[in-house]
Amino acid sequence: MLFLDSSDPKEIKDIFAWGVIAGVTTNPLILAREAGAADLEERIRAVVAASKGPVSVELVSETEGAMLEEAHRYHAWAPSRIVIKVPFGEAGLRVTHALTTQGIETNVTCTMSFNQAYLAALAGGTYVSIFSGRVRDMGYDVRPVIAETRAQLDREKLGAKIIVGSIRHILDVNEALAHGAHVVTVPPAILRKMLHNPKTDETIREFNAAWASRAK
Ligand SMILES: O=C[C@H](O)COP(=O)(O)O
Repeated sequence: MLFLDSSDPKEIKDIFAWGVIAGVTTNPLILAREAGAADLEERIRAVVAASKGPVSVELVSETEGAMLEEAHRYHAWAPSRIVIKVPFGEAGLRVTHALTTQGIETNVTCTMSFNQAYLAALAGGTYVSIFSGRVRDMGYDVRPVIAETRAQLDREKLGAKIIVGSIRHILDVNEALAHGAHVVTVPPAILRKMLHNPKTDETIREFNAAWASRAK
């Protein structure tokens, strides 16, 4: 399954019309780049209106109380759609556990290892985000991280779904899915690259040219 890693309502609306995307993920870096000084609530409401399915909005507070207050504020903007993206850590696990008990969906984010992803799933995370590109930036292979996490979720029948993010190349998508990701969240530019294959373009041109020049 694919989500779109974007906070650009126009891009989101355009790509959702392809019928291939099941949700949206944002993070503070994406929002700072794409929305800048725009009002966060207005922007997230526009993202919700432009899409279908879960929309992840990430917490920027760093203490448990402030994180919970921030989470409730975001959740109220669209209770049936907004998933609270919780940065991994001790406070993050407490917040995830508390929100889960309150029936609020979470996406525990910034996990780079099996151990972290497993703890996030045990805490009750609805989703656990593993960062493909950033794990590779450290010189590690992300494929066993995804595969071992998926195997453990299945063995213990934990409800968490793995989202693989930090996608930098088309091949990251193939590998994440092949190693057990439930969802890959793809930036619009990479998704557009997935459309193209020169042999496809050549074949369509050949077919259309044959049809146009057929004997009449
Ligand atoms: O929030 C999740 C993003 O997919 C992270 O992507 P990035 O490593 O390219 O910033």
